[in-house]
Amino acid sequence: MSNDTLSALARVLEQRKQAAPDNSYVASLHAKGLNKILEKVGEEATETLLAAKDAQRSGQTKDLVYETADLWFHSLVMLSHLGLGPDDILQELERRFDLSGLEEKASRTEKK
Ligand SMILES: N=c1c2ncn([C@@H]3O[C@H](COP(=O)(O)OP(=O)(O)OP(=O)(O)O)[C@@H](O)[C@H]3O)c2ncn1[C@@H]1O[C@H](COP(=O)(O)O)[C@@H](O)[C@H]1O
Repeated sequence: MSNDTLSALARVLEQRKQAAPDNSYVASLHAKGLNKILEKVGEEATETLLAAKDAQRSGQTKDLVYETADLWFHSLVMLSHLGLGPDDILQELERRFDLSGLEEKASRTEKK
């Protein structure tokens, strides 16, 4: 999933906050509230780790990809419910990546 796909999905998720719960799965989650969304995140996390163990046993990764997509999706709904989006998480990952990049550079310079 590229950053573009994440951004496009996040825009749809924002629109669904105003949609009728009968016509939209995401709107129905918002209407049920944070506890229901967290229940789904927990369910999908469990299904993802079971799929990871199965993938290790069988070498088949299709179910793991499917369950991880469900987990990412429900995590995005949780973030959206709380006024956050994928950019907030990507920024944090980029900050860590920049920090580790700088540390790597510093240790390479020290060795010279
Ligand atoms: N990416 C997804 C997506 N991934 C998973 N799901 C739904 O997440 C649910 C997965 O949970 P389960 O397998 O536990 O299914 P369930 O038994 O129906 O769920 P519960 O009754 O327990 O809540 C299913 O209903 C899937 O359809 C998704 N529903 C929507 N999207 C995206 O969100 C957008 C908005 O969706 P709507 O709000 O439905 O228009 C869509 O255009 C899609 O791009």
